[in-house]
Amino acid sequence: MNDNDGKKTLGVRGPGARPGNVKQSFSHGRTKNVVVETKRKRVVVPKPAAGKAAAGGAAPNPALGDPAKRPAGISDAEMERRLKALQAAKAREGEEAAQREADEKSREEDRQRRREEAEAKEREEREREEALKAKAEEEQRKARETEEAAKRAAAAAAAVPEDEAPAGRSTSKAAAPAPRKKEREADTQERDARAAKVREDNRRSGKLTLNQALAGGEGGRTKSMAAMKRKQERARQKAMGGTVEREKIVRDVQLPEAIMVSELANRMAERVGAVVKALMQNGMMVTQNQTIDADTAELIIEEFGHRAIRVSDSDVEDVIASVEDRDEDLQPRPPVVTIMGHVDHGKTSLLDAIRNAKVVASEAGGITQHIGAYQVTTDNGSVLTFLDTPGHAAFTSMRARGAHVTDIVVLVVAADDAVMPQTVEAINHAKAAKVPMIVAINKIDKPQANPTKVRTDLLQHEVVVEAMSGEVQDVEVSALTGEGLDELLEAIALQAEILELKANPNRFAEGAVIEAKLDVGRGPVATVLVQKGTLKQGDIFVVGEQWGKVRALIDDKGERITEAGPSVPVEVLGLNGTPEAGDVLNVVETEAQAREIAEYRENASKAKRAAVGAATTLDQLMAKAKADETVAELPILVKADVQGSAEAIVQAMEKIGNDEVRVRVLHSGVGAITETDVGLAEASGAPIMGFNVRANASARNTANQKGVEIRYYSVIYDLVDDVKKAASGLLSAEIREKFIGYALIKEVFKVSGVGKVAGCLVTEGVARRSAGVRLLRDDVVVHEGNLKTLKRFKDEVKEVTSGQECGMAFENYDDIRPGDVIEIFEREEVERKLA
Ligand SMILES: Nc1nc2c(ncn2[C@@H]2O[C@H](COP(=O)(O)OP(=O)(O)OP(=O)(O)O)[C@@H](O)[C@H]2O)c(=O)[nH]1
Repeated sequence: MNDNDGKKTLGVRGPGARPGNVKQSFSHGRTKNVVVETKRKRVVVPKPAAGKAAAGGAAPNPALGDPAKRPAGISDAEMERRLKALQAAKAREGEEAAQREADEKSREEDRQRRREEAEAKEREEREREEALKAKAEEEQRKARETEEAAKRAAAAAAAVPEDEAPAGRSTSKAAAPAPRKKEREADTQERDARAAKVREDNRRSGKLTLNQALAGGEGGRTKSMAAMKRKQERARQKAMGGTVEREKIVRDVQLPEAIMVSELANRMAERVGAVVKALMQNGMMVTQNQTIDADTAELIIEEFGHRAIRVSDSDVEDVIASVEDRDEDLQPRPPVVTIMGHVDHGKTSLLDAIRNAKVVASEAGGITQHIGAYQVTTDNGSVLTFLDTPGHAAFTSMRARGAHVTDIVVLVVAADDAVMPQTVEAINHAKAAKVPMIVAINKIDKPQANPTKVRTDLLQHEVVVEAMSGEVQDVEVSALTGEGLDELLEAIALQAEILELKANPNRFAEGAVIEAKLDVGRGPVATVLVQKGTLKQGDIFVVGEQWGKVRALIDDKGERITEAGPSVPVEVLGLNGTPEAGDVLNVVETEAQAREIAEYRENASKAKRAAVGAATTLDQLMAKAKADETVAELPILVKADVQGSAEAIVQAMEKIGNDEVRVRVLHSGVGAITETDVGLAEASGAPIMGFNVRANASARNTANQKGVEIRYYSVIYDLVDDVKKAASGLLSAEIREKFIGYALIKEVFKVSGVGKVAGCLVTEGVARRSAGVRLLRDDVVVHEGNLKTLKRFKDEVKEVTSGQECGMAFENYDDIRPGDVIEIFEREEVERKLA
């Protein structure tokens, strides 16, 4: 009983402590607790006692009623407890009732919702079926029409003469099965759809099943007019190519390497929002204006049920027909000949000799225009095309750019010389390009000419000439006297015959740029060697990153022509920019195509340049040069030990930079840097580059005073590299030499075990054992290295200061003489600054 009391107390205390609707703890944590609360109030509130008890708590309670009416022996407290228990029980009862009611209500709601859902679904289903039916009907109608047409055709055919009739009949037979098959398919489709729907309806509700089944069975005849109208409307829309709801159209989506989200949506014909959402679900937070890569895009395309078709930007190039010509379209074409050989063996002379012998003579006035290539006709009538740009650079750069222009290489070897490094190079180039060679042994007019030596020399390089029972033709010529020229030309013609060179002249032209320049009067001009097809005036073409329309064609004789066939070199006017030698020219159909391809190529090469290194792009370099005009031209003075070095340096300097940034060599010379040099450098704000030379004492002093920088180098590459960096504004801190002292050799001793030792006087700065040293003789560097010893009197020391005498010996170097100067330097990291 006590326990019970305790429990009751607990139970009572709960409701007692509950002010109004806090009683939610009774609601089993259901979401319907709001409803519960409302119900509870409705139940509990009308009981004034409960409300009061709840509000009153332990205070003396008038609601306990008249004590006189109580059963005997029950105290106030007991009475109160009982009342509370009663209240609690009632409240609980109410609560439970409310809960039941709420549960019931929510169940009812659920049922209602499900019913609605089912109805909606059924509606959908109905609509879909109607659409399907409309489609099937449409197809049936079409099939009927076709069949009727076929019948009519058959009837018509029956009326025609006997020999034509079978064809007509066979047409009707052939035409009939197709529509019937279609009809059958439509029927099957319809039946399947209906069966599926009936099954579905059965599963859901019996009441609707019959209606639905009937509706389906009667082809919707029992439906309202509105439904019929809707159906018709949809069918019409579909017939007109409009999309019928929920009929998924699977699209082939062209997918480039990168695509903007909005464009992707557009190509799939999906809403942009849906695409963005799909991307987000895939963890890509992007907006419609952002670009995504092809892989991601493909994922999305698949998700939407479409097909991705990858295309690449370079596909724009596809319009350039790469069709192989058929054999019957090919016609013989002249060979294209390149002359190669060692410096001064007579390449230019030979080219000139051939041209003069064959072209100039035939021309009035004899003015030959140089367009980078020319054609000659041999006495036998063979036409040969010579590339007028001798040398390996042209040949290799063409090859590097993918232009296989040369058919035959003429290797020029001077008979008074021998096979030289560049001869070997030329042999290797020809072999690498798999181009046959003809050896022209030149300068045979010279008394010291020895053609046999040339032939034997060539053997070493696996070139076996005919005279040595080999395969390679060899001709003795003299560019000077013209001897052997005809034989050479015939040899070329023969080689060409063996090669059976052919091309199709009747197609869009393709050619290679041999030379290109910006002509003041005529604009960009390119000499093109036509390789396939025929280039005509008015043709639209793309060449490298440029495009254009042929405004004029000029041949090697300077005459205007209207078209140029295979192996004909022509000057082409009408370009929008200057292409590069080796660029391939392709004629295309439209200007838009030409422009598109040129743009694509330009962007591609830009991207390539940018990828190489942001800091080294030409554009940035130019921007820098523009921002700081002093960089635009970097003046320098060059002094070197020998003329050859000076020339090499000047040549290298001229190659640095471009139109905006340029190195200007104010003066170059041989010998020590003098006061005059420093004066000139100061006036122009230029640094002095000493290559294996030093400034004499007075020059050094003046330079120090005037702040002219003198830099010393012993490797041309380093010098060029530094100037390059200066020109590019890329100077940065680097390890640099610092001169710490000079010593003059007064005497030279021979010490056994050590070798030659120089007795020196430190004239400037300090001499340090650990430092690097250079031996200068008449201000020219004769040795650079390290010290073996540094002695002051008999002791080995670390350092000797200016004005003191000391003994020095070089590591691995003995050629020291009195009067030589020893330069002592250390390497340190310094901020570089030129000029
Ligand atoms: N005696 C004689 N001298 C020739 C002959 N061919 C060329 N020479 C001379 O040889 C020198 C070099 O001739 P080039 O034609 O300039 O030689 P190259 O191979 O074109 O030289 P680079 O263009 O410097 O590579 C010139 O002085 C010519 O006059 C020849 O057949 N006989």
